[in-house]
Amino acid sequence: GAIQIPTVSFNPGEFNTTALAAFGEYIHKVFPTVFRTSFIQHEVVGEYSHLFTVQGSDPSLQPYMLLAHIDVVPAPDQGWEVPPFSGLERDGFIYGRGTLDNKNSVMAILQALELLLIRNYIPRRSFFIALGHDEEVSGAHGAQKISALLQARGVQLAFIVDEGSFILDGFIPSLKKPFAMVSVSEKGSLNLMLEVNKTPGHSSAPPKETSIGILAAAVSRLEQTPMPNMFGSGPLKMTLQQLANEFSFPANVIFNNLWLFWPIVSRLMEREDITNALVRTTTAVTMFNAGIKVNVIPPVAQATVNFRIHPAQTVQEVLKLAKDIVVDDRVQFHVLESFEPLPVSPFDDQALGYQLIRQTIQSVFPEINIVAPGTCIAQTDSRHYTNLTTGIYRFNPVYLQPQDFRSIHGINERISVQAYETQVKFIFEFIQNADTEQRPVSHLHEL
Ligand SMILES: CC/C=C\C/C=C\C/C=C\C/C=C\C/C=C\C/C=C\CCC(=O)N[C@@H](Cc1ccccc1)C(=O)O
Ligand SMILES: [Zn+2]
Ligand SMILES: [Zn+2]
Repeated sequence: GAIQIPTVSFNPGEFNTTALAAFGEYIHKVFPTVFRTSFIQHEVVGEYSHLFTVQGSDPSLQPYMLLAHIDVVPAPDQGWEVPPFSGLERDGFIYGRGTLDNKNSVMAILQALELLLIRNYIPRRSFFIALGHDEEVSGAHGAQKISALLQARGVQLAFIVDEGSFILDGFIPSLKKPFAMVSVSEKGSLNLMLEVNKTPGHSSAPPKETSIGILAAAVSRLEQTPMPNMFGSGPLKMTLQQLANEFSFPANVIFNNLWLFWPIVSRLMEREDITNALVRTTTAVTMFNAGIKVNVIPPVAQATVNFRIHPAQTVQEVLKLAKDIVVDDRVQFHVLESFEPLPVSPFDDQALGYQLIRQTIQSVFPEINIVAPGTCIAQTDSRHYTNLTTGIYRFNPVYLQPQDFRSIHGINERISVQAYETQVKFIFEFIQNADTEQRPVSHLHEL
């Protein structure tokens, strides 16, 4: 039902408002207990986002927050085996836009809460559920407003759990088993518009270089000159050390001795697009506009470059690096939008949010014996909540293979019915685990 409502975000401020309103009505209809429970307050923020405040019975416990978003990216029918807004089930899979990003989380959170309430469960620790409606176009109207509202109320959170990572299966060829990656940081971004202006004229007597040629050369230099490899800074080294014994020979020896082999490993990481995204600021030329007519020398050429900034770099550093690569003063640089990478959230034995996620993974996925900290290569709504907590964890309790990763924002996005049920189970247990006395937990791989 949730997949059938096309809550598409097109551009900042440009949403399917009819669908967003219908989605609000839909969750009222399918989760009646959540909406009529006296200790749960429901508020609509920024017209279409939802904030639930679940008042726990023990006010001495610091609250936490579960995040998800109800909007999705557009999905033209072309290439889909099943229409993207049909929500049809085929061979045990629910197909459709949002099944992995991120209506699975929206529905699993509410469904787990509904089930707990039906069983008369009363949480001890208060928690919030924030469902943004414009995550796919920056979160300015949803997450940012909820964050400001909670800050004005003086709320400070123990931690936040959002989308942004999975149980990864098959992303590293020599890794024998899947592992759970909990992202404790998130890359930043810089959207840079490069512009070249030239005097227009008749194409029969062209200048040696047109605005298009100059800009194309600049963009090509950016593509051909990757930003520096930052392997060794950030949580990646820790991720690989935790995974070391899971690799087959000789990779296990290499990953167990990063002090010696780091130059090889840092090069290895560059080979695949996804692992390359973990070791450096990436450069993606995403838009190129120029030319007005076949026989007119183009007056202006513009290109937009989307950099995803490694947690060990800043927006200013990347801007300077980009200018140093282009080295052409005919090219103007305009910063359209930027966001610094997020700090690394604690993931030690005392980090409540991280330990609760780890504990719940061990219980719901007993076959997973590695839970490792990682970096989210995309951006999430959680970036708007750094004012409320230092503990931000991005984890979807769902198995993800490389072809599933490509389906996110792509075609044939799907989730198995069993995976969705397991996600509900995970949140059902997580909420209860957050209410129990926390003792330091032993690490499974050390047992
Ligand atoms: C050692 C580790 C080895 C292997 C693992 C490597 C990588 C991880 C593999 C898979 C990726 C796992 C997680 C997911 C990444 C993305 C999906 C989750 C969230 C996507 C959120 C998103 O798309 N956000 C937008 C937000 C945005 C919208 C508009 C303007 C700016 C930002 C985005 O980032 O574009
Ligand atoms: Zn998402
Ligand atoms: Zn998305």
